[in-house]
Amino acid sequence: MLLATQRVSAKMLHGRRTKPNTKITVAGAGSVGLACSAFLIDRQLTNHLVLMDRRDKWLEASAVDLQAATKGLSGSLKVEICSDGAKTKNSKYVVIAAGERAQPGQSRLQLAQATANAVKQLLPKLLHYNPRATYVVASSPADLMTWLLQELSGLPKERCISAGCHLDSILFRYLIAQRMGVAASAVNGFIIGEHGNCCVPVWSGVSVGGISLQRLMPEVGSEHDKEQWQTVHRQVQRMANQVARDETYTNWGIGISVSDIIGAMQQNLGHVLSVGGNIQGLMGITDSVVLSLPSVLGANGIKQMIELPLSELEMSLLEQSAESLVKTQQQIQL
Ligand SMILES: NC(=O)c1ccc[n+]([C@@H]2O[C@H](COP(=O)([O-])OP(=O)(O)OC[C@H]3O[C@@H](n4cnc5c(N)ncnc54)[C@H](O)[C@@H]3O)[C@@H](O)[C@H]2O)c1
Repeated sequence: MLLATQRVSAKMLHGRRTKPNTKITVAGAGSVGLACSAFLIDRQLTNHLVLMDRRDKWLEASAVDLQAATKGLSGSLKVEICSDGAKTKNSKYVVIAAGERAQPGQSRLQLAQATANAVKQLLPKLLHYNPRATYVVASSPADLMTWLLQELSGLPKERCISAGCHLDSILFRYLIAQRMGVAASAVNGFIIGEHGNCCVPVWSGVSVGGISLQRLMPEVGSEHDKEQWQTVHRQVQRMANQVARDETYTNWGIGISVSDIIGAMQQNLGHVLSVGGNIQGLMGITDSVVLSLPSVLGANGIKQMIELPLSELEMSLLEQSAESLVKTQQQIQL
């Protein structure tokens, strides 16, 4: 009897009934790659994790550390490492987290080019061993890197996913909830567009406890808004920009975000998250560009990106998001 109770408790603790038989590769085992790995393991989303990086000694130590940290979890976990991609073969999901940290005085474009070079080096090996995987990109700028992945690989767009604005949307809902004095779960709403400066808060779609915020406060988020709700948007932008600041880094938020996305795909229940996919042909955008929209996630990636009925201002901000990304795409050397 006691044993049965213990088993139930263990299942409840980890929020799952069965252990997935899912091989996941994390390419780029720096602070972001390891944070993603830690959450994937802790949430029991994988039983076979492969870390891929160019730093051999670092990889070995990280794998030993992760394996040791999981000894208390039920079930078995296999952690492997490689630099040539061979051990990644037939992964269900591949997380791309390789990149360069911002150097003092480096422009956003220079940083984007440095990350693009890292992604370009990794891709042939990853694609050779994982042509059927679904790729989730964390490397910054994630939307641009996802576009690059799709351009260079020819993979179907539904299997090239940017971590995009999921984390921004979580923070958006949390900040609104704080101001309203309710739980974050009572708030529905999304940040869309580019993860970064050009992210777009969809005030017209925010609801709290089922009531449209704009119905309660018609000027919410606009420049005439006396309550200054735009500060919520600025706080979300500031968080996204932490990544690019000299000599600092963030990793836990993106780690949670990537594991949410993979967890949603694995559950295959139709979860809707604001992730980035190629939105050419949607929302009146004609360019090939990766931006976030609320998206229905299935086991193999994005099943549908939801076209939102935006206000005029929100639509023009989304167009600015697309223009800014297309401009950077044209400057990146493929
Ligand atoms: N999307 C987000 O919200 C978000 C948040 C934080 C960081 N990031 C981005 O994630 C990326 C990683 O950041 P980090 O803090 O983990 O950096 P880091 O320097 O700690 O780790 C980067 C890792 O990538 C590896 N790498 C680089 N080029 C490689 C190559 N060609 N082949 C194999 N491995 C290679 C490095 O060896 C290193 O281990 C950066 O682009 C960063 O800007 C994104």
